[in-house]
Amino acid sequence: MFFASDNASAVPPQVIDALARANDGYEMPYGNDTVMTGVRARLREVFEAPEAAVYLVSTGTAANVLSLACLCPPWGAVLCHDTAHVQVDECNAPEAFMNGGKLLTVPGDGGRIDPEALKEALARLLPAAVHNAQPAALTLTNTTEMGTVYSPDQVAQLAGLAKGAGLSVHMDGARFANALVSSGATPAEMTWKAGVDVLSFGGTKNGLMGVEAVILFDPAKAQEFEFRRKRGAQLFSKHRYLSAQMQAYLADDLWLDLAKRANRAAARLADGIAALPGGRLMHPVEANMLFAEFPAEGHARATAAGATYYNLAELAGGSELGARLVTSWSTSDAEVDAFLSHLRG
Ligand SMILES: Cc1ncc(COP(=O)(O)O)c(C=O)c1O
Ligand SMILES: C[C@H](O)[C@H](N)C(=O)O
Repeated sequence: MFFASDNASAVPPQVIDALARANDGYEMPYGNDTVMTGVRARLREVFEAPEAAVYLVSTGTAANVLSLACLCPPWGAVLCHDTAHVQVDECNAPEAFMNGGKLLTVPGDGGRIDPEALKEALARLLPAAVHNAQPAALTLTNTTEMGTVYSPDQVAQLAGLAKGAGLSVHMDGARFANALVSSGATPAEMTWKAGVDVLSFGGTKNGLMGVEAVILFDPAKAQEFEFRRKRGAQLFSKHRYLSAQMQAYLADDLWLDLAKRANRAAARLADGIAALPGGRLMHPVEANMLFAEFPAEGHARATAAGATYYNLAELAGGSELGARLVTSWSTSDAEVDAFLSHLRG
């Protein structure tokens, strides 16, 4: 019963097998491997973006901070949600990689930026005098840190406001696959067709061993990204092992199947908690992450039985009755049902 994070899951066997197959002979280093050529072509096909620049890095934080550094100068500002990972969980790495660029938070329910709040923030910040931080980009997380999902229309509404004010748009897609299968949209509809300029395309939370892609739909910043990736110590010499994982991830839509499994497990868990006496879902469950409250006795029984998850009192100074529960591609029905049985007592 492991619900602390999808970061904790094992790697799907298809990916391990792909690594073993890639582990043969010689391949040019530093992203010049033949496998990467195929990965780039595949991601351009998946996103219907034949000109996009595509790069692999090893963490979601790296994907985010290198992307934001390309979009925001040292005198700039990036607008993000109050709970955004770049704001809360990256130890000021965004500001460091932007060489002084700052994050400005915008509120909204359920982890999603509220359009009216964004309008107010832009009206307050623009036009920026020479004395002010210069708003340069908006970053949206999809799936959000609260487990909700922006629809393409919601992305387009926020991106339209940002673009109208001259800002670029980044999407933290550490859990992009989960958002996509939840929405039923196409990858292009969820990104560049809705105004997203750069996507952190997650693989790690959805099963990979530490591989994320950065997709620059307008390749104008490609060379800058390459320099920033090298300076950020994210250009892998034995790059073929990142490429092989991403290639397997994209083959036969494995990435979508893994996300569907995680989301189905979360829905099962959510239905069970909602039916509990004293059970409450704190946000809509739209992907593979739940924030829920249930009676203290349930917490005690589940924890005693070995369940692993974040109590909100630990995570965000919230209620001890609260929990963050994250499912992954490997979460089984039996695991969910066992957890629910302990909550029921
Ligand atoms: C929404 C979101 N973005 C980015 C990250 C950063 O990923 P990493 O921990 O691989 O740096 C995480 C981590 O889980 C995340 O939840
Ligand atoms: C919170 C932690 O940083 C990680 N992003 C996770 O979602 O588990």
